[in-house]
Amino acid sequence: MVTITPQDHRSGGPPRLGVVGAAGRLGARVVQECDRHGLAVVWTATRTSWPTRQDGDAVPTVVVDASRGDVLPRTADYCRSVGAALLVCASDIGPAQRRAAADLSTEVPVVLAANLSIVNWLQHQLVRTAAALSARLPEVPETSVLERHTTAKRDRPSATARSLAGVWETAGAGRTHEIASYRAGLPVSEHRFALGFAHETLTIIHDVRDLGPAALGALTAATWIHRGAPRLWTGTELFDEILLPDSSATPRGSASVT
Ligand SMILES: NC(=O)C1=CN([C@@H]2O[C@H](COP(=O)(O)OP(=O)(O)OC[C@H]3O[C@@H](n4cnc5c(N)ncnc54)[C@H](OP(=O)(O)O)[C@@H]3O)[C@@H](O)[C@H]2O)C=CC1
Ligand SMILES: O=C(O)C1=N[C@H](C(=O)O)C[C@H](O)C1
Repeated sequence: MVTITPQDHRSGGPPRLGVVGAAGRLGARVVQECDRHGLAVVWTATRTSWPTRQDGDAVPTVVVDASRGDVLPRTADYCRSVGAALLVCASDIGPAQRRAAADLSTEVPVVLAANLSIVNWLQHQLVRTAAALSARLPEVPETSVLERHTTAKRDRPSATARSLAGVWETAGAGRTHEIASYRAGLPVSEHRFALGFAHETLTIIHDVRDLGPAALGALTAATWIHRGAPRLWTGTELFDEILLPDSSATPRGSASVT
């Protein structure tokens, strides 16, 4: 079993974190989780405060951007100026932001993480497996995604819903028929991936009630990419690397999130 706890798996000292959007729901939770795990947060940025001092231990080795998509180019410039890796949490990432992330990833590791919960990674694996097996079934299922978030969420459909549909399509199982969203109810989110057959439906549901799992996933991803080689990752690819021992030749330590 792989135990997951945020810890450094490379030489060169522990990570020093920067957090953009540190006053927001996810950003504040990431800072709190760092405190709980003894990880240093040496730099934080909010809409009204973006410190530019850059010396010694006050310089982060990895920045977690938990703000919003249109902030990403500024965060990327900051990461470039200090040589920090970047973990992007925001869900409203468009082509311009993707380009900024891709450009930066030629210099440092960059992760575009639609959903940082490890259990959501498991949901992606289940959808991928269902897609791979669907060609062997007597009928091809018609798939759909229903996602719910609180009224505070600005964008729709969620990045996770689009990513689940992407996994189905990339596996060659066809297009997802519809992605539907609604905004109501308790924190945090539900993602229902449904496979509809003629007289039955199989639904793979991920129901999340707290931002703790996402914050913990952020710490795990951040500690993993800290001082890594330049590369652009999706969150799913990074968790594949951490959790599936045979998926690549990269040596790994005990990846950690407890
Ligand atoms: N990948 C994942 O697992 C998860 C991703 N998310 C995504 O993360 C993002 C943030 O979500 P959430 O925390 O709920 O949203 P919030 O609105 O609570 O937090 C965003 C924060 O970023 C701040 N901000 C805005 N502009 C800037 C700027 N230029 N510089 C620094 N900070 C800035 C906002 O300030 P102000 O309020 O003043 O605008 C706010 O404090 C969303 O895109 C959400 O979908 C959320 C949860 C999990
Ligand atoms: O609360 C949010 O906002 C979240 N957004 C992400 C998304 O758009 O997929 C991940 C998670 O659903 C929480």
